Amino acid sequence: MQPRLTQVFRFVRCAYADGVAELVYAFDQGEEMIERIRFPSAPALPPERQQAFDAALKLLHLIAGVSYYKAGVPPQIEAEPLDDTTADLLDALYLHGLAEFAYRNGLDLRGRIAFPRLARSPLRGEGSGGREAPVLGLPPRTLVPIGGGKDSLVAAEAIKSIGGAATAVWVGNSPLIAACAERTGLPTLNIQRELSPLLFELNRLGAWNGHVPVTAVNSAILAVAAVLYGYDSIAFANERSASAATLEYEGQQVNHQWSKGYAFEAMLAGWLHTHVAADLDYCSLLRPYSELAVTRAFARLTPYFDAFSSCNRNFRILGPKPADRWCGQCPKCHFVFLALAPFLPKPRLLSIFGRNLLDDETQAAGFDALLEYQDHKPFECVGEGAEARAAMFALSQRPEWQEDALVARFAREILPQLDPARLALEPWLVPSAEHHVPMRLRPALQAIG
Ligand SMILES: CC(=O)N[C@H]1[C@@H](OP(=O)(O)OP(=O)(O)OC[C@H]2O[C@@H](n3ccc(=O)[nH]c3=O)[C@H](O)[C@@H]2O)O[C@H](CO)[C@@H](O)[C@@H]1O[C@H](C)C(=O)N[C@@H](C)C(=O)N[C@@H](CCC(=O)O)C(=O)O
Ligand SMILES: Nc1ncnc2c1ncn2[C@@H]1O[C@H](COP(=O)(O)OP(=O)(O)OP(=O)(O)O)[C@@H](O)[C@H]1O
Repeated sequence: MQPRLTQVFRFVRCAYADGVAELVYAFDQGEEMIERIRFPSAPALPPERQQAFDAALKLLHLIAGVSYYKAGVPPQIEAEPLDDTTADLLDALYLHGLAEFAYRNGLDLRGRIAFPRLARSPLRGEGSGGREAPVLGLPPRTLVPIGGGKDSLVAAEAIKSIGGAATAVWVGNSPLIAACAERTGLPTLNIQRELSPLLFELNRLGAWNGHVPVTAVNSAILAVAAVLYGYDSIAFANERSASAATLEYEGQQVNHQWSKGYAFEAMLAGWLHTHVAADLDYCSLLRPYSELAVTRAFARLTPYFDAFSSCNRNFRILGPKPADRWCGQCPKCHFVFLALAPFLPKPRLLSIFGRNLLDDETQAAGFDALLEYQDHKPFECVGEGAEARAAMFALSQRPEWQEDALVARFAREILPQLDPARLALEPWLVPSAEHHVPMRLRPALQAIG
């Protein structure tokens, strides 16, 4: 089958039994693509949580479909009709979460993505789905997703600092993430995710391919887990900077990190309250903080220095992984090196990376993109151009860094073109007030800022 020529993407069915969720999709009348999510040692579901579980599972089916839909982007989506709130969430996720995919493939998805909606009744308004879901009495404990990098470890330590009951949870089988989760000292939960092998076959046959909003998929998996195992909160570690677009193209913002951003967080948090449980909170504990505020907090967490990595090449399902924890070549390695540098003694930083990326002229283009100098911000989870410039400026003022090739080049070639009033580090360290952190977890914010 040539997925690019298909007409309909179908949400065929989803089911759950014995700790395994099966999510089934198809193009036209083609072969079924089945994704499986395995929840280890799954307890029997208390009957009073069944409805909430079914709603969360249905959302997972709809959200995880994005990996398969993108292979063909056919003109029609076939699914059970959705209330407006759910359809709005899905339309936004597929449009903005696939914006990078569309941009890089020269596609325009505006006007193409339309999830089917329930007919509206003007009298009862059942198309809106706006009622509050019941309170389930979920136990006061938090799922803390771990991604192997610095951000989630800052969040985990913040929750530990207030003695909050929490479990370090991760999706997939990365040994690096497992090692970080173990090191938190929290109880751990590892959920397995198997994409349909047919997707990889379609990729080989020339399907459309590109970035997907994977944080939304992980979030939906954890919403199911929260209801199944009994947790009243899911605390991601998505920083404020994640809401900033990577670039703007023909009037549309393209943000590599869209499902890590505040707009998605607000939509999903609200949806869970209205459709799953009024006492299930979804938030990001790092939302008030810039990347630089997070790296400053992480610089205090020395026990993780020999275990963590932000280099996404470690987290491929299929492709080759780097020999070292840090490939030293990708935008994540560049950014994390630069953003940690103002807050760590230089020898400490070099021992984490095993090399000095800022004294390597061959890496100039990579750092230029971070600074948004003659290029746009890379399609990766990196901070804003202005905060990268603030970090580089801080280094250019420090004797131990200013001789290094790329810091000296910055001072010589780029700095004279910048507004000196906008280069201070300190404003980036001030938390903003915008977040969804529930009252019970708010004291944890003190440990970060
Ligand atoms: C690890 C990684 O960065 N992978 C991206 C890469 O994939 P690649 O082809 O090199 O290898 P695999 O990861 O093994 O994937 C194989 C194919 O599988 C499909 N696929 C994978 C996961 C999934 O959830 N859905 C899928 O459809 C896809 O066809 C793969 O080719 O390049 C891909 C194409 O650009 C990216 O889609 C892969 O990204 C992963 C989904 C991934 O986990 N990426 C995170 C590290 C990531 O980008 N996180 C963002 C969060 C952004 C958000 O809004 O959620 C971030 O940290 O900024
Ligand atoms: N495999 C995974 N399972 C569960 N949650 C994940 C997984 N990968 C990433 N996440 C979560 O998604 C969010 C964004 O991931 P991100 O990669 O930015 O964080 P990180 O790995 O903690 O830090 P870094 O920015 O240094 O890579 C974090 O809350 C992270 O815990």
